[in-house]
Amino acid sequence: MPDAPVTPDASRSVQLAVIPGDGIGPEVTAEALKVLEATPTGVKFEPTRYDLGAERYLATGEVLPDTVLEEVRAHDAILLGAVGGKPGDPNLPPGLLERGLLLRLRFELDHYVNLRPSRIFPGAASPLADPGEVDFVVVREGTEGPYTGNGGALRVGTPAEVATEVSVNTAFGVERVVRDAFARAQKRRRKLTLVHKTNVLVHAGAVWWRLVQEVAPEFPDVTVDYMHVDATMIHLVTNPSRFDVLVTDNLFGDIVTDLAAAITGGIGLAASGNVNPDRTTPSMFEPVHGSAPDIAGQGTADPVAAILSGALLLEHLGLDDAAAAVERAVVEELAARTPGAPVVTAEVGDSVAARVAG
Ligand SMILES: NC(=O)c1ccc[n+]([C@@H]2O[C@H](COP(=O)([O-])OP(=O)(O)OC[C@H]3O[C@@H](n4cnc5c(N)ncnc54)[C@H](O)[C@@H]3O)[C@@H](O)[C@H]2O)c1
Ligand SMILES: CC(C)[C@H](C(=O)O)[C@@H](O)C(=O)O
Ligand SMILES: [Mg+2]
Repeated sequence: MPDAPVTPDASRSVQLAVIPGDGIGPEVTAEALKVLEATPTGVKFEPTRYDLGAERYLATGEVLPDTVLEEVRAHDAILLGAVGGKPGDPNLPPGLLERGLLLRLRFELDHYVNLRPSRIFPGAASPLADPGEVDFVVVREGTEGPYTGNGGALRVGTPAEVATEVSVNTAFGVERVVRDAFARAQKRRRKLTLVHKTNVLVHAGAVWWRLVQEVAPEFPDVTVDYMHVDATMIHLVTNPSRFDVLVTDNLFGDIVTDLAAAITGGIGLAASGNVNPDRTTPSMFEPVHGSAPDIAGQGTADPVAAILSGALLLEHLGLDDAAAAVERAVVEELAARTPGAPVVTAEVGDSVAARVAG
């Protein structure tokens, strides 16, 4: 179900765990924090910075110590930049930070709704000639699918090598995310599209298909649609305005949302929330993009994705007016951009912070 309502308590401070991470992560997180701190919210943000990521691993061998996980768990919310090195970096075993840090946080904190909204903001440059009104949300399952690490390799390095990566789809896990997606659709344009590959992945597909049919009667005003994931790639490019809420598994959701970002103005604008709608743990907000080693250190990363992730964080905390104010400030900022002009990370943060502060 969508997040349980919360009432902001003006006398309370919000304990924020901040994990800037690697590459452009610290650059964009600094701007997101700047904007959060400038936004009139009625609550006080108390950030605690955690130096997790490649640097810490290379210096200490630590990825996410249990004690740090427990400290992070004690916060109200988490703001994350990005983790991971340059693909192929010999000093970082593949997946070490992605699995051991990012996915461990998502799994341990039961972030079963990976929420990824996509909108073409006025002024944002879509590569599509005539995209129409685009405003949809991908509800990506966040704790299962092929991401669980269920698999292995036999006879590694030989011509007879066999590697498996098994997709895990439990009725419990699928039903809860499907119900959440229906409830979000009900509050929006009341259209839900299940995205899968039921024509080939017949076992996983069957459980997703069945549970969507089973949950649908609870939301009689929501129209249900189904689309194979490959065809979804076509429709996202040719007619993205047809979508309202898409619900899909962990891996399809990862891929769909990078394309969604590309068609709505670029990966530098795409925000996400790893949400525990039951509020038993802190939810974690981060841009969809990664650590972008190709542009790290140049001060040219677009911080808008991180800033909008901050807006999702505010909304999750029940600070809806503040979230809307950040979004408005970003819309103004994007409208004022000169198409093709280079982005200066800190200038964007300063400008959005100034707009939001009024
Ligand atoms: N949430 C995360 O922490 C996360 C997400 C994706 C990838 N990663 C990791 O990041 C590393 C790099 O991955 P990748 O190159 O596949 O994906 P990426 O998202 O880091 O970069 C893809 C492309 O988008 C550009 N880009 C990304 N963010 C941008 C921004 N804010 N402004 C302007 N351009 C931006 C990059 O320069 C690059 O050309 C890998 O180690 C990967 O595992 C982490
Ligand atoms: C880095 C990786 C584990 C992550 C994912 O696949 O979920 C990233 O691509 C994302 O989209 O957040
Ligand atoms: Mg991704």
